[in-house]
Amino acid sequence: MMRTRPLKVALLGCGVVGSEVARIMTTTADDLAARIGAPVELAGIAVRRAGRVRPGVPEHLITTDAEALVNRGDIDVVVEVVGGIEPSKSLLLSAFEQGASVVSANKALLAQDGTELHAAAAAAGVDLYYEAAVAGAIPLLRPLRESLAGDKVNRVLGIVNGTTNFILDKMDTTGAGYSEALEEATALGYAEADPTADVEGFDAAAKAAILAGIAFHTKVTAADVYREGITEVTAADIASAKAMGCVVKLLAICERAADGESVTARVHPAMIPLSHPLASVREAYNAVFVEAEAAGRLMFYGPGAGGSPTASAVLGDLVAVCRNKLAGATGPGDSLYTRLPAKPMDEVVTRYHVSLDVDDRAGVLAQVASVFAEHGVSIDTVRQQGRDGDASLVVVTHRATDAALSATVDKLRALDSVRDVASIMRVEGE
Ligand SMILES: NC(=O)c1ccc[n+]([C@@H]2O[C@H](COP(=O)([O-])OP(=O)(O)OC[C@H]3O[C@@H](n4cnc5c(N)ncnc54)[C@H](O)[C@@H]3O)[C@@H](O)[C@H]2O)c1
Ligand SMILES: N[C@@H](CCO)C(=O)O
Ligand code: NA
Repeated sequence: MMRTRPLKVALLGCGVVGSEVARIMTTTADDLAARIGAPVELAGIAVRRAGRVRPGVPEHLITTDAEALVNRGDIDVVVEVVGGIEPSKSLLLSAFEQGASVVSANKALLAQDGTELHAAAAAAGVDLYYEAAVAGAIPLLRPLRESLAGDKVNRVLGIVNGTTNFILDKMDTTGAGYSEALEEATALGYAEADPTADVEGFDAAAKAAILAGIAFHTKVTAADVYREGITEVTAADIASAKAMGCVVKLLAICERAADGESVTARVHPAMIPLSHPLASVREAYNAVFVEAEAAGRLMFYGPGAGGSPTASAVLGDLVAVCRNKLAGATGPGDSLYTRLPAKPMDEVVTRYHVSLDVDDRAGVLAQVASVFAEHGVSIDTVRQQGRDGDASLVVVTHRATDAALSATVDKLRALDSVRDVASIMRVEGE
């Protein structure tokens, strides 16, 4: 039977995502009510600046006082699509104190203070859902937390930032420049308010922390995630990847150590073979592989950014927390029972593509090869191209630890015959 008293929703933020949430809530109100078992009413929309034209957004609901909206006493659910740490964190804590459940798209906040926020939600007996925070529209956190709750996840690997995938894809396929591609991604609503979060890998690192925490049932924060962005990726790297039958992607990789005693989470550009399914992930699409002991390899794919895809995930969470409210229940919260520590990057083992500018003379190749050998880093292939007076040397290694590779590169830099270490990139997915 349908409850007639509506569930009241406070929407915090009405930008790229918030305006789409408001639009879908308004245009699909009857369907949402039928699915939930009660009408949902948009009770207020908090923004930073009033007076802007927001097509399709009811003007009378707009306020610049988010705190007053959250604390007005009759809010059942707070939807936070503001972003950033403050005032979002304080607003969420106020929502819990008021007995409201929260739906958020804020990966930066969840990756930094997720444990504290989950504890506050649990103490208040309400929900904290954030499917939109990782991989936009793709159902990923709920499958990990609920569908795979009976399995053991060992690895999560994927493309989780739409903006950087869009930029790398444009650079690779159309030869577009970096700035031009970034401008286009921003205009399409994919980039964060400050796109540094995207291009320097902070956004993907926050998502990796959230994924690792849920996948391995342990606390992982953004500070535990090794992070490199795409700002140092050059056209030469992309060309070198092509020559090897590879493509450059920004990857998030979360792994349980072979001994099961620790986890690692890292975000960095990597070369992956064209035959790998992630190589064909184009534009702002995201794709994530989850490797679980019983299930095997699962792949989640879809739009990872943009107003309407992200709003889809927010609305899905809104329906879920409303249903829980009506049932007088809460969904699954944080699960941190394994308490596995996050291991530093030094111990991660992978393959490397090292590009060097060297003197073009007898003995240099042998000298370079011996530095790799000294550090126990085995070479897979070497490609050399002579130029006027110097040569470009591209070395691809077998699997080695990050520590061994770093020591190798330090020693190479000190050689007179090595003029420059032009780039170092990991090779994944083989
Ligand atoms: N855009 C995407 O593709 C996407 C995808 C997934 C998740 N997200 C996340 O969703 C959130 C919102 O992203 P967006 O792209 O819509 O950002 P946006 O910058 O377009 O919108 C932010 C909104 O928050 C409002 N705001 C800012 N400070 C405020 C304050 N103090 N009080 C009230 N309102 C305030 C702004 O007025 C604006 O309406 C972020 O956490 C982002 O990481 C975005
Ligand atoms: N800026 C983010 C939004 C989606 O979380 C991205 O480009 O993936
Ligand atoms: Na998602």
